[in-house]
Amino acid sequence: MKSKYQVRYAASPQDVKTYDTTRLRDEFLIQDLLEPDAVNLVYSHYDRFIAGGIVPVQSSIKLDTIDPLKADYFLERRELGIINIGATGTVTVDGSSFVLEHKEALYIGKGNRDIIFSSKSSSTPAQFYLNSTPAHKTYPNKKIGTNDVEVIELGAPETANARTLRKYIVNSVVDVCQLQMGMTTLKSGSSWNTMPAHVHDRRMEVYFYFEVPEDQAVCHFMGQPQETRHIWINNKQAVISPPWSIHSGSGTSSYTFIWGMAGENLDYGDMDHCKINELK
Ligand SMILES: O=C(O)C(=O)C[C@H](O)C(=O)CO
Ligand SMILES: [Zn+2]
Repeated sequence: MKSKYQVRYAASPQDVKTYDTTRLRDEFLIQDLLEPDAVNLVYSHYDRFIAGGIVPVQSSIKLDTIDPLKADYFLERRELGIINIGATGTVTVDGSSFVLEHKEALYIGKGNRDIIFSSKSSSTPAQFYLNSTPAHKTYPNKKIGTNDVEVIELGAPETANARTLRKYIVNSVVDVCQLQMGMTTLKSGSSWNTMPAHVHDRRMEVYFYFEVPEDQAVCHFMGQPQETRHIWINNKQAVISPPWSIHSGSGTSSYTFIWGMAGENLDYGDMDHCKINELK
């Protein structure tokens, strides 16, 4: 199946200061990733990170290369992380099948050629969210079940930021070149993710928001800590965070998001925290 893709270029923070709402959304917001029987990809020039979605309904779907890669196959020089946010599905990697239940993940190393996605049931399809980054080495493919993840409890109800962070694809769980992925769920009554906010100039990041109830939304904050902007985000939409930008959001209800990162290091804790009362 032919993938639909968009290319997003990198921007200087000096330029982004001048963007109006439409330009900000055009550059950083990713809409319509999960579409039945389609492959949708966004190729960002920040660390050449790809975010994508695949929802196989009528038939299985093969992940083909796209022109910006100038590669014979998608993972010729890349690694791939997948988290299934739908019902049971299977990812077949060069003939080996991995069944992914809801919120299970798969890491696929560089060099695998045939990546095929399918759903167990077309009435309740799998919904595969993907992140891919350039890779210099082949590491083994590995499924990450919900018991394999590292879990951290963060925040508190009094500061409206109580949440559970699950690390799926980090180097203490799976060998990777540069990709990191995880999932954070807000506790009922809390609204703020990633507060206190942080930046990590060594890595870019993409947040994919889901489990946002109908008629609710998340107000996502980006920009340099002293020059922030906001983007309103609906269910199953993603947002690109440049390395110089905070990435923090407040929902009108609780919600979940998948974070994915790439760049200079694999050190999850390498963050420069911002003082809440100094944000502007
Ligand atoms: O809620 C949070 O805090 C997060 O999920 C933070 C992300 O994991 C992140 O931004 C990692 O750099
Ligand atoms: Zn971050």
